[in-house]
Amino acid sequence: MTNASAAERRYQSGFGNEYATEAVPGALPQGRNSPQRAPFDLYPELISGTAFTAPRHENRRTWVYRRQPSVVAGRYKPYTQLLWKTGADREIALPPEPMRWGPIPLDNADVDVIDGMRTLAANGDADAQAGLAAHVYVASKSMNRRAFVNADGEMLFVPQQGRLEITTEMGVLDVKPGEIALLPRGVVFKVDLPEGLSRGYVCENYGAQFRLPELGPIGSNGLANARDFQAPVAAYEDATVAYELVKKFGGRFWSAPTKHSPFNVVAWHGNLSPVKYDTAHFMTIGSISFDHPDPSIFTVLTSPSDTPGTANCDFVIFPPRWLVMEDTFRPPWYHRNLMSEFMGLVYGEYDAKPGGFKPGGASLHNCMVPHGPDEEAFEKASHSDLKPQKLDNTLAFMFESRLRFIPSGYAMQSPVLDQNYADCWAGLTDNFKP
Ligand SMILES: O=C(O)Cc1cc(O)ccc1O
Ligand SMILES: [Fe+2]
Repeated sequence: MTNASAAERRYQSGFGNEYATEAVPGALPQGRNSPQRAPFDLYPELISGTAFTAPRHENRRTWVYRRQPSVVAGRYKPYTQLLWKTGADREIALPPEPMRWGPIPLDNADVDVIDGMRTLAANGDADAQAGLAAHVYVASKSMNRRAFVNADGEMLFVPQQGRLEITTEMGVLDVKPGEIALLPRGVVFKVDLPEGLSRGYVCENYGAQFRLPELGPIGSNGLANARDFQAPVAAYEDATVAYELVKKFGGRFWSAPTKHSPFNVVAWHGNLSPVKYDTAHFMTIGSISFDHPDPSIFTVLTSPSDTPGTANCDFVIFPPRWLVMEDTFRPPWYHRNLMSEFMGLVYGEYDAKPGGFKPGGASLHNCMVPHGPDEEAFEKASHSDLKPQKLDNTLAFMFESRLRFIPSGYAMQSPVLDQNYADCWAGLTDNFKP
């Protein structure tokens, strides 16, 4: 049931709606969630992504109707994944400086996405349900008969190279670079790689679930529109296929054998679902007069903290767009912020660092660490003719957090850590001419 090609794949439209889907007509109970005997003798199972008593507008749960309940599995044994870290590592002495990494090398990729995940930076604490980790995966193998479930957070995939075929309990998502996929905490999935060697970024969010940002004076349309998110339709496999189920739970990894496929959901309804989104559908807003606006106008999804307006994580993109501002230094200004910024580049060039920031690389500008355009960007933007200019063929993004990101040991020791990053600003001389 899951072997449709990417072009044939069907989806349901919307973000956080009450989706309803059945792979076999009549499999969804009507008028109640848990009848004495469900249609076709399926097992009803509830997956709640928020506390039962979360406010209605935040409450997320889904009913799945499956061939066997999830509790039917083998015993878990410890599993080794040494490069996937959880929460802030207090042992790392983090210099209060800008940091940058070249493209994460595509070697040691003879693994699947789970074994190929490596943490670049993390903050907060999964048990405190606060913070996030920024990972990069480098992999060339499909997971095939391995499935994964993360109890520590939801996972936002930002593929940079190679398509992903993500099979989940709720159905299948095909995701290509330029698109993103958001997989809820606790929902079982596997990632197959139809194009082989692949690389991408992942935000593992331990905090409140990502949602669409408020639009304020922008109004009722714009930025990421809810209808452009796509949830899967129900799809189930042959029940007799054995799987290895790998689980991340409190920062540790575990593995259990299962005699049946975890992808055995014949029908489901509810508002907790994996979704994908094509960033080409982002309705980008910018200044049509003067000045460089705050990048919050590029927020696709936000995970709020308990301080209003001060996110646990904002997922922000820098998509292709027009620059038309008059008498304005058009790239980002020089700045230092309360919020900490982890950036990645899916393709093209980023206007503040035209040569220096490479697709598949990363940068980190933590709380109150000064940064801004490099010398090349400053020179160009200070002297260029300010005709309307299209920034095309570019997609950078930012995981922005109220909590400081601590790079992992892997990232601190990586040969692609740029030891000379600060040199890109060294030529910004004193030009004061009173
Ligand atoms: O530092 C960066 O490149 C990200 C960023 C972009 C922008 O347009 C304004 C502020 C900001 O932090
Ligand atoms: Fe910044």
